Amino acid sequence: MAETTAAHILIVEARFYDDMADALLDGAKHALDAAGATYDIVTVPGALEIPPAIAMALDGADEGGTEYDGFVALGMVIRGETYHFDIVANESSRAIMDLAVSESLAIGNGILTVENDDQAWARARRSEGDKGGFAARAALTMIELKKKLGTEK
Ligand SMILES: Nc1c(NC[C@H](O)[C@H](O)[C@H](O)CO)[nH]c(=O)[nH]c1=O
Ligand SMILES: CC(=O)[C@@H](O)COP(=O)(O)O
Repeated sequence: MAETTAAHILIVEARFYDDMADALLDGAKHALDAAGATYDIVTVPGALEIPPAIAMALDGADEGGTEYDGFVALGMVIRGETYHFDIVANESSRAIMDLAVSESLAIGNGILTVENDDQAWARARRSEGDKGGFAARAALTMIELKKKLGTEK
């Protein structure tokens, strides 16, 4: 029986809120460790920088750099006083979706878009919403689906 190789994942985390980023990363790492996946972690300033970081990783792979089976995007976007929330929330998610579809990428999107800190913490902590873990498991699921669909060509 062919041995399946462990998935190799790139976690791209936005550390706009350090403490919440820690919680999301804890959940994602816990899920990936439980699945036996390996991963690298890169950090960007905010959610808007996550899609370009994934694109840079793809370019790096094309140039002989690390090939990733999938990606986990982690971030927290909390509404403030201005329209900027909508830009950050909508553009980061749209760019991730565009990358996933155009490049057939397995991306788990753990960029939370919330109204306030209470909503943020209720979803970031592994002991509560565990959205970091959910995003990691979503990436792993899509990696397996890609393999399945790829072998069934
Ligand atoms: N307000 C939040 C941001 N804003 C920063 C942007 O994501 C970006 O880093 C900046 O516009 C420079 O290009 N980012 C978050 O991740 N979360 C926020 O609540
Ligand atoms: C999501 C954001 O960009 C937000 O943190 C910005 O806050 P504000 O709209 O009050 O400048």
